[in-house]
Amino acid sequence: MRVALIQMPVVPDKQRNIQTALAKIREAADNGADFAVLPEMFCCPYDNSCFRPYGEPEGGEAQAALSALAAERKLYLVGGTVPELAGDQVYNTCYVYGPDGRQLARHRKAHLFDIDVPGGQRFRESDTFSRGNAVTTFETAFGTMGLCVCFDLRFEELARCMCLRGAKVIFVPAAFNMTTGPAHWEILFRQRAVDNQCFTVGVAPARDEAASYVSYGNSIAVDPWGTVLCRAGAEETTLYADLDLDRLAAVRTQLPILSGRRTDLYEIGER
Ligand SMILES: O=C(O)CCC(=O)C(=O)O
Repeated sequence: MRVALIQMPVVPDKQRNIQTALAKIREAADNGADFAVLPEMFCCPYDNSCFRPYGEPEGGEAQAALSALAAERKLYLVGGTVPELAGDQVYNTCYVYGPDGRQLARHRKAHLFDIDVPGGQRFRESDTFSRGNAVTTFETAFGTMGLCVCFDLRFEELARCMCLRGAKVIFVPAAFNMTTGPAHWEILFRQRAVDNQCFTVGVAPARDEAASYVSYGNSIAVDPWGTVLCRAGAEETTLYADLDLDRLAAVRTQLPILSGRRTDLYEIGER
């Protein structure tokens, strides 16, 4: 299963971003990708002042363009995220399309990114966004896949829920920053992969030092053993990861973690 990780630049012009994404997805299809993955907020600057004006309702122009291209090039498309306008609410939403262009999944970011690191990154997504309320998995010809958005990956229970539903790969459109990226990005992708003995794939925008929020970049794919299969730097690039899905069963047999859980001893939930 070949996955294209499209680490694209995001500029203030929404149309230009959509055209960039389409061109890079076409190139990925030409290079044999079964899945193409875009970054979080691929057509909108990551800034609270932009989310509503760049937003669109379900089926909006960015989504229509992605769905049509998935059908034209017959690949799975994990369409980064867009600000989704739904009544008065705005969500940070990822749509996934199948090779016939049909929408296979919609994940509204469930954990909002509200952080304040003194001397480092501050951001309050909850100033604009509402939270999604679902664990998201979807079915493909390659099996069940999992989906979450950026900060969601920090919550191990969410990844565990996806994998207990059978997710082989967790796709994560994301945009870490220059405070938490160097500290936690790779660890989190490796940690979730090792915990759940699954693949993890994270795709971020290319770094723009002039942006109000500076993306760490470093798009990454990790296998169920925790090995980094590929990792970008800050630059605009498309990486290709060839995922050998048989590795899941092999690693799970060699190291019986999921099957060895003592669910009789622990219970997840508030006391
Ligand atoms: O978890 C982090 O450190 C970064 C998260 C983030 O940038 C986001 O959720 O958009």
